[in-house]
Amino acid sequence: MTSANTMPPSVGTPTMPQETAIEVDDVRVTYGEVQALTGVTLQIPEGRVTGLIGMNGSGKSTLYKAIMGVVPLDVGTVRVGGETPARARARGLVGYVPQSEDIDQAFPISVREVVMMGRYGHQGPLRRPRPVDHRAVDAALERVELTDLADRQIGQLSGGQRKRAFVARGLAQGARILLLDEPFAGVDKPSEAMIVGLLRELAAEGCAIVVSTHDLHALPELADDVVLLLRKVLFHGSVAEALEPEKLALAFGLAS
Ligand SMILES: Nc1ncnc2c1ncn2[C@@H]1O[C@H](COP(=O)(O)OP(=O)(O)OP(=O)(O)O)[C@@H](O)[C@H]1O
Repeated sequence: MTSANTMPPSVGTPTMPQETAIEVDDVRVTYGEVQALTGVTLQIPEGRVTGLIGMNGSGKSTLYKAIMGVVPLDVGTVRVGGETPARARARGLVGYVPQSEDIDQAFPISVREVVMMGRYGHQGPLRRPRPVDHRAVDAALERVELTDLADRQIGQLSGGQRKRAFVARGLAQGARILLLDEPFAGVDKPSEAMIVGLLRELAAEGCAIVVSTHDLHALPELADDVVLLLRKVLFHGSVAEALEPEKLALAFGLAS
């Protein structure tokens, strides 16, 4: 078992030292009898895309919930941008792009309204959008190339377009840390390429991007680093090393 916390720079990424965006220290989370995470210690840097890989039930969603501060920790601490998760969320530092199954597609809300949700933290209690909020929403829609579909109901988009809408919500929010849960599941190839390109751009602008995915083929183009998770961190390091058969066998429970 290897744990490499030294992260080699990959081609095209800056080599200057990066700040830690997310710091997870010795975290354990249990649901009744189920130990979802145990002894998880991890530093996620700014300016890089980190792939989060693990089999079903390995704790990926739970790790996101711990980073968002929406699941109680048995032990351990999480810091997000140097803040507690709750404070980081309140400040809009962290944006979450949910799995498709977690999105109620029948909910009557337009693409523009989904993206405007990212501005709630910037608005007063009446949530009345100001010109600055509309500008942020327009810019985010343009960046994910959904301007033409802004008034469509979210349920009337393709899987890939829906993902892009939620990425735009994070952009409108001004999040510097983005957590994406299976962004390529049920997504057409052009949308996947667009999302990969956008995430690479955001990382180059200094954002910390974490992407959970089953799509190992996407990793070389997408990620700078990979975390292999199976209730604990099995490996954190380069994409090439993470894709070595013996490492994947450990992560997917195939090792004897
Ligand atoms: N609310 C809950 N109550 C009880 N057990 C839970 C709960 N949420 C998750 N679990 C269990 O915790 C473990 C980790 O689940 P988690 O959803 O974090 O995994 P995951 O890696 O995101 O899985 P997937 O890839 O299937 O989404 C699993 O055994 C799961 O069954």
